[in-house]
Amino acid sequence: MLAGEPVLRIRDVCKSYRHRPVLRGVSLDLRAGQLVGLVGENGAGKSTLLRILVGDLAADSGVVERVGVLGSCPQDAVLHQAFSVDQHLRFFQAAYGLDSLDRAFELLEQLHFSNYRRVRVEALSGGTRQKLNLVLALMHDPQVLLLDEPYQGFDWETYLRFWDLAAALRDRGCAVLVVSHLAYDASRLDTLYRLQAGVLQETQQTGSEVVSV
Ligand SMILES: Nc1ncnc2c1ncn2[C@@H]1O[C@H](COP(=O)(O)OP(=O)(O)OP(=O)(O)O)[C@@H](O)[C@H]1O
Repeated sequence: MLAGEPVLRIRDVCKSYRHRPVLRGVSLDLRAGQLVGLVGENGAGKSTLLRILVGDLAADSGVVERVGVLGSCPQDAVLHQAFSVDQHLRFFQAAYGLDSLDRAFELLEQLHFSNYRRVRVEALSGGTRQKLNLVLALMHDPQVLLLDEPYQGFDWETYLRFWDLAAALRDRGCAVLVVSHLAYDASRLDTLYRLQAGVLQETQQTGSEVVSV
């Protein structure tokens, strides 16, 4: 995938729940090698938009075009309590059809939780579960990555490692969309959008500000 090539194109996406409009014409281009943030208040429609982008929910109207392999990290971890970290990796290896788990192990190292490989999910802390959730979304080297509140539960060091990882993914040519209702360290992003009243607006960035919603 060439840097700058559009990998996700969203045009005029609308969605209502029981006649109550949540998305009123959302348009966005996401390009290879771009790290984009999307903020919005609780209930603004961020998860609704992500579910439409992943293909989990149908839009009422509009167009979503995607090129390349998708990776998605949903807000609620899709983990089984009784399975260990290693068992999750092997399950997803089979689901993704991967020859090896080399990339997954590299990601475990980057997020500093290789020593939890044999631990069952039920014994992991919330932040460590979120790390596993993230590795499962990344281990097949997606070209488009959609992350819903990816750093919830992370301590400060892990939060910083997350952004290092996001920057490294961008440098590999991945298009990364990070969605949150929390403040962003906007200077880490190429572009920051705000979802408000059902439409996306680009937020002006001024250096290293932290943007809150
Ligand atoms: N299945 C559903 N049926 C009816 N209303 C829904 C449904 N799912 C979401 N909503 C409503 O749509 C609006 C947008 O919800 P959504 O979860 O997309 O917001 P969000 O921006 O992700 O919020 P949060 O930051 O709290 O996660 C909310 O008012 C929510 O109550």
